[in-house]
Amino acid sequence: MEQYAVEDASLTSAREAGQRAESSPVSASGGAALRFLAASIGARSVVEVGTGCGSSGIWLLRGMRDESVLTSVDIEPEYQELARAAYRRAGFAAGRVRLILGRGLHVLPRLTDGAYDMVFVDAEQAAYPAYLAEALRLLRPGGIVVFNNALEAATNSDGPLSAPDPGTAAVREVARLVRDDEDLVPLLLPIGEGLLAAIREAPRDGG
Ligand SMILES: C[S@@+](CC[C@H](N)C(=O)[O-])C[C@H]1O[C@@H](n2cnc3c(N)ncnc32)[C@H](O)[C@@H]1O
Repeated sequence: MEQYAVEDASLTSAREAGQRAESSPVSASGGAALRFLAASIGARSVVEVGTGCGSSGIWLLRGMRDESVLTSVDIEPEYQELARAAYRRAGFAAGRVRLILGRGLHVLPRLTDGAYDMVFVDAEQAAYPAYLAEALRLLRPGGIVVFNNALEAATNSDGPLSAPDPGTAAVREVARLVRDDEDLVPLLLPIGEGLLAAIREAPRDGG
């Protein structure tokens, strides 16, 4: 599957920078899925938690409309500087990305309700349920929330945890919340480390 999603030179360079910095860049297949999802809804406004060195951001921007803006949050200024360089190398004007330094759960509450088409969470797994609540507030009806690194926890959600692991427990919890919420259309994509996605449904007309 990795061979099918092709990286060009800018993506390879961003991923290699991320691997050197140990920021766990998204895989090519995971990135291609993010691009697909952003393109499928004509995304103009996307929030990302976990900028890293820019890999997922490039994939998202390639799926988003022209003139759209990616807002990306990370706690590491060095990573964000590498990401800024990666976006530039990939041909995106500086105005296409708003980089915010800080913890996602401190930054997201300051963003506008219902103003975003897509929220991608790729950081702080132990807080995934809190990020879901924030994402549902930020998304417009028809918008998509996506959590990375969900595969193992979401597919093994009933078994015992082998060790106390708040990250795995939280991913299981968010997988359950997404599946049980009648206002969400859930999907677990077994791609890369696993993408747990959900569409926030538009309210239906009565009847
Ligand atoms: C898996 S990496 C993100 C990789 C990135 N999406 C990519 O494809 O290159 C996780 C990132 O989250 C950042 N991070 C960790 N805790 C965070 C938090 N509470 N809020 C925002 N970013 C955080 C780390 O500094 C790291 O860059």
